[in-house]
Amino acid sequence: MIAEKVLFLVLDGISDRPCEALNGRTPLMAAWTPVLDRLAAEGVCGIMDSISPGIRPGSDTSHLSLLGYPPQEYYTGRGPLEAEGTGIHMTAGMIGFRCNFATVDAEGRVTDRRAGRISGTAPLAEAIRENVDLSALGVGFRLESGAGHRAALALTGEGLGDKVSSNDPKKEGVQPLVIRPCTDDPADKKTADACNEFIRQSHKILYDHPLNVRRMEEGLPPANLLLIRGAGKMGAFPQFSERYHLSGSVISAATLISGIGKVVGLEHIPVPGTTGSVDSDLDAKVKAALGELGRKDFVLVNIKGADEAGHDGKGIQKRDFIEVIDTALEPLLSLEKTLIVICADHSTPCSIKDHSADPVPVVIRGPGVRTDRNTRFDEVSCAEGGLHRIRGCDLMPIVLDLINKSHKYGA
Ligand SMILES: O=C(O)[C@@H](CO)OP(=O)(O)O
Ligand SMILES: [Mg+2]
Repeated sequence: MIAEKVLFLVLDGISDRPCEALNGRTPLMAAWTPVLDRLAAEGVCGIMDSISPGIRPGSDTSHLSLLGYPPQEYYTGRGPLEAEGTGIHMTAGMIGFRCNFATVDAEGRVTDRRAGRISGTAPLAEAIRENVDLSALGVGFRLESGAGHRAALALTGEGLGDKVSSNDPKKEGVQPLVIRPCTDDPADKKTADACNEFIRQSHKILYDHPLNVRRMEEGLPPANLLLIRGAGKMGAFPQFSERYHLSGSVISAATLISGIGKVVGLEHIPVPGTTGSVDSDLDAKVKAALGELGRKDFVLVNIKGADEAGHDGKGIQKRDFIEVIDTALEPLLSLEKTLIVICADHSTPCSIKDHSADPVPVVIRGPGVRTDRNTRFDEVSCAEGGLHRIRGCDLMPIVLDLINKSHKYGA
């Protein structure tokens, strides 16, 4: 039997390093994961460098690589991808940015890059849209909230450049940076000026916003500043259907991933109750994925919560969420004609609270797959598997071969 469909499940940042809180095991090793382990036992396993050994991937570059769009060729910045995911359609000349709703203290120092992992920021984005005015600079803008503390900004107007820095200091306890043009091109200066003005005006609006006043009364960090990064124009992406002759959908609460899916031509399927966090309704997500497999050839699903736990340095929370994921994946065991690919996009070790270049585990299970002797889905066990060590860009060719859609190289 040959698989007809592909379920491509990315467990965002699930891979880790040994955690002190878990007696030197990784969260995946420490978690009780009978479903993932059974899939590993029934499939072929390996470890994978999303981009290449030693390169620390962002979720943007890693997902592009996994989908067979080498970031070295296709990546034009995180901003435009994140913007598409929030529903901002990036047309020529627009400059996209990823934003964080963040907290600064009375001295202007960043005290939380994620404003206490705030959610429900739509009213804040709306207040900014209504009150910020960049017309004196000849610039318009669009701003949309994403999952959690995330949002996307797009600047519109004539003569805007995308070679600008970020105000995100990437750490706490210091002042946000001033956004600067990275070249002498007046277009980049225009963008940098518009960004700094946008940040200044939006800070005032956020500072007094009732939602933030209420948060402070409740002892929660207010979302009183926007950190913006990842400037870029939209690149050109060959469509998935042309590249692979597969129809596809993307299911992800994280707007970066739905944005990447959209730009390569996957249909975004929103699922109520999914949050991109550890409180997401994973049963609903799995149900939606199974529904999409009835309509489409390829379904990309991203589950984000383990990455957040890694960024927060919470090993025990990460282990516990992995067990929640495992339970939710139970319906996958009865899929027969579907090739199931499960991997991470990168490691997010709790010990460094950021992405690392450590390779991630990968399993491919489905009809026709030659299995190996590995029976556990974790970073160390999968290294013993039959796929050995592959790169993210190897994954789609392997998938296409297994579903009999790859072309012979040679005559
Ligand atoms: O969006 C996220 O989850 C992370 C990493 O991609 O970004 P940040 O560190 O700004 O929260
Ligand atoms: Mg990621």
